[in-house]
Amino acid sequence: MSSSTHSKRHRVGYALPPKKIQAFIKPSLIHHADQHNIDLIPIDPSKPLIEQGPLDCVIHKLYGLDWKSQLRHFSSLNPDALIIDPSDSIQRIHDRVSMLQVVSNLKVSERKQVLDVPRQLVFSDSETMVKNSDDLIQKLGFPLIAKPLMADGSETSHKMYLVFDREGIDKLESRVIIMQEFVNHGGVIFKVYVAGDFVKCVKRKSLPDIKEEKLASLKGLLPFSQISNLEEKSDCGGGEFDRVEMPPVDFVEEVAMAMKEESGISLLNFDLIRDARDANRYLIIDINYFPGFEKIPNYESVLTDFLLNAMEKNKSRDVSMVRERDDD
Ligand SMILES: O=P(O)(O)O[C@@H]1[C@@H](OP(=O)(O)O)[C@H](OP(=O)(O)O)[C@H](O)[C@H](OP(=O)(O)O)[C@H]1OP(=O)(O)O
Ligand SMILES: Nc1ncnc2c1ncn2[C@@H]1O[C@H](COP(=O)(O)OP(=O)(O)O)[C@@H](O)[C@H]1O
Ligand SMILES: [Mg+2]
Ligand SMILES: [Mg+2]
Repeated sequence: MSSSTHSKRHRVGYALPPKKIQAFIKPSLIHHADQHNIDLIPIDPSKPLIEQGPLDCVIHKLYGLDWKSQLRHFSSLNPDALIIDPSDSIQRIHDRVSMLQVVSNLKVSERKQVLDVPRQLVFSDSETMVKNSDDLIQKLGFPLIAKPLMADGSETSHKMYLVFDREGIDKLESRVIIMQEFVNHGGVIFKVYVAGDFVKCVKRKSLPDIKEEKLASLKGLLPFSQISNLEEKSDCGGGEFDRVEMPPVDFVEEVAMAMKEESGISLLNFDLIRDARDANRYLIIDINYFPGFEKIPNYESVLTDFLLNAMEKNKSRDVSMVRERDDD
């Protein structure tokens, strides 16, 4: 990185919900960023963004048409400012159908590990789902996971159900319209955090496997929410969780870079599971925009380096665009 990048102060505005500011904009982050010539500046979303500059970069996790048009207006007046990340790209991973299409489009080299997505069906409403339940059961079987379409951070976007039988389908509330096959994966998910070129994979508790013998005794529905954020249980003292092998680093890194490329998003994490029946088969079940990076050790320097690199790249892109125009 050129020394000029470090000598100039960078103004990075952040537009985040209060809860996220509390968790993410910690004094330690403000301090570390400051030491590396970054001023982190709060953006007030109730005031026009164009009046809150000048800004070299905006990081954001706010949604809605008003915020989108604020960003568009700001960008048109400040074409050199970097917006992390583009609203249209975020929108694509907010819908659990287009989210998995991103995964299906990933280009990963031929290798021992195979990347897949769970089979899923989407219905316009619960009435249509019930009407088509024979087809649904025939295609996906039980157990099923019922998810809401939107993964946009709204209150209900994490509220899901395990569905064990036809009665369960009949009882579902109408907001959950995605039906996904439940893939046994040993009760562990791998969360892969990506911030630009930084990749970190961690283990988290997940839903336990549901063996066929057990399924017969399970009836109806079981609601659940944000399983991987629950306190780690003692796992019967056996340390089984700790012994679960991590996926190969080169595989994870390749998938992460492909994900960044395909989604057009530089701040994300995704949930990876390993098929309990095939140790080389991995499935991505979820992609999250700008997740809780503060859970990563040393996140202050990870995010500061990310911002410096992103602004440096953005600056050289501007220079090469000027050169292209000059050449015309
Ligand atoms: O708050 P946290 O640390 O639990 O982070 C949430 C993420 O947890 P993770 O980092 O993956 O463990 C969480 O990931 P999951 O969907 O739980 O896999 C979401 O990204 C959540 O954002 P939103 O509610 O969907 O807008 C994230 O919430 P926000 O931090 O954006 O409020
Ligand atoms: N197809 C699946 N098979 C098995 N478990 C799943 C599947 N989809 C989700 N899960 C479990 O449910 C949890 C929540 O689902 P996820 O799609 O990640 O939603 P959220 O956006 O609320 O994190 C996952 O962390 C995992 O434990
Ligand atoms: Mg998840
Ligand atoms: Mg999610």
